[in-house]
Amino acid sequence: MWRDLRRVLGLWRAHRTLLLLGGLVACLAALAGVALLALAGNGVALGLHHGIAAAAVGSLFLLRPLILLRPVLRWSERMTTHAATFRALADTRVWFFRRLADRLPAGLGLRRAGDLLGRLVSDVEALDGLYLRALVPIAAAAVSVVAIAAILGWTSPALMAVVCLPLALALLLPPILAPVAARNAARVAEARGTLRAEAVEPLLGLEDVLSVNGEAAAAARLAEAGRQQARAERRASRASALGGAAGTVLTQLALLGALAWGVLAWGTGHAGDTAAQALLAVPALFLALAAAENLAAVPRAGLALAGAGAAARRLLDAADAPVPVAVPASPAPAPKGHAIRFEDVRFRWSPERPEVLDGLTLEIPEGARVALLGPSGSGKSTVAALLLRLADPQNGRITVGGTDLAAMAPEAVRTRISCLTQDARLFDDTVAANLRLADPAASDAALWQALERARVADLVRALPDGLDTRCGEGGARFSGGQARRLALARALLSPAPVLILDEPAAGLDVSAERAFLETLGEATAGRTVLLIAHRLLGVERPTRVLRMVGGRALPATA
Ligand SMILES: Nc1ncnc2c1ncn2[C@@H]1O[C@H](COP(=O)(O)OP(=O)(O)OP(=O)(O)O)[C@@H](O)[C@H]1O
Repeated sequence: MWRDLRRVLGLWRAHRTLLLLGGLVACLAALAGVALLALAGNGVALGLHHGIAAAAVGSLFLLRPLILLRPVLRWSERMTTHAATFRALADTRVWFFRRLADRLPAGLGLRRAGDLLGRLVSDVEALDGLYLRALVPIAAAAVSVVAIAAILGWTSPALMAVVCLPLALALLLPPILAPVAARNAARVAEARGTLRAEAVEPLLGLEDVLSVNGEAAAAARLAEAGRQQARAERRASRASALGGAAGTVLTQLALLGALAWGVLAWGTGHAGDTAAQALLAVPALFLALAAAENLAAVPRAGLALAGAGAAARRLLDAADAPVPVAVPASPAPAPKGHAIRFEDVRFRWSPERPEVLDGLTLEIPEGARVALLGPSGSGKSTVAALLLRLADPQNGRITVGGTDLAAMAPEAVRTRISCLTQDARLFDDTVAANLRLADPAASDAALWQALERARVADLVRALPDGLDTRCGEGGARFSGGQARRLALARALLSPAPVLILDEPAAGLDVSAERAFLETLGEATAGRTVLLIAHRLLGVERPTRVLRMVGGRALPATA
């Protein structure tokens, strides 16, 4: 847990000044509280001993500026610590997103979308506990205990020991509670992830769930996940309540210690000395009250530490997954041409999965339109995935313009090779924003040109907000054929000279499929095209037709 939390703090290095400033202001606010109650206690003791005038001249006079300063410090603490946390968490979210993007290019694999969403949102948020609810309150409490010890030690070391010993024990609660709390927090985080996955997945595939009357089963799984989460939360709050109670007992022991010390001093002191000694207990009582306020958050800090530790583990667990493709330390210079060659490529998705490509050799000259056919599962999309460098072959090599893809950065590969699939997704954003994914700097004129080439410009022109019309979740505003054309327009905006079309018209009715393929033929003229399909309709005009058989690409006539 500690190592994970140290790594998280390392991620926040860029904000260390603000984070330290927040901690410093919190400590000053805690010290102001101690000073306020020390002066108040001293004033009361002076008043009791020498009369109200002495109290007013002595301590009570100094109280006024402190009374004004304290809320200002508390306000500044809030503002600084929260600003620091929000910035640190925003960075963590982007860092985690990038790590996922590097590790999941070939899809989620065995991970669940809802669970990853949970890690990206809830677990990152839980990290705020590390700073806001653990480090800052512990630092403020520790500083105030040291100040109280210094004040009391100056007047009476015995009184200091009686008051500060329970306070020091209260400060040890976070590391004592953290290991138990860490186990509880890990269970809670796991249960929340499962609950989120059980809620998100049926909603993402709601049509399929409803079409087989699966909502009752999905709801039952959701309810069970909810029960598991409640159980984990109950266990964690029991531990939290115990920690809180232990903290309260210890701060009250400090209070009782000061009181007992005063009573004993009164009972056992000698003549004139007695009252002065006993009155020392008054500021000590006030200081114990100040400590109670500053230490109130400390038991919960142990739980916050544990919660942040569990969240950090879940984040790092996903973020440290091995990268599927190695990025070369010094990438090869950009290739001049873009002819593609597969040379005796062997590939399986993981060691335990069967081989998909078994010595594939394939050439796609510049400007060619190669159709790659084959039954389901024969490895056609795997060829596309390797070309996009979503995965690397175990044997053999793939070159573009004579340069091995393995020597190129994945982003450099994707500026040369782009892909349009049957699953090409429109995001719930404007038409323009969806298109600009392929070229963020594209002008409106370039967008319209791409839309014209994809034969969907008239449709967009007729929309109430034109390019600014929102597409809806998954492009729900458009029919399948329209969405496919918008996705084609996006692919056309990419400057990549090589375009992979992976069953781009699958799922459309026969006439829409034919019309779309005709559009594709015209729109992709001048580019090198690899068309992946189960069959040809006769409108594709390929220069070469190959068929995947046993992990190899053979001429279609063979
Ligand atoms: N991202 C992936 N992770 C793990 N295995 C995968 C992945 N993509 C494909 N596979 C596996 O590789 C094998 C070949 O699948 P692939 O999608 O390449 O075939 P295909 O010919 O394109 O099939 P279809 O025509 O049905 O799309 C299958 O066993 C599939 O389960």
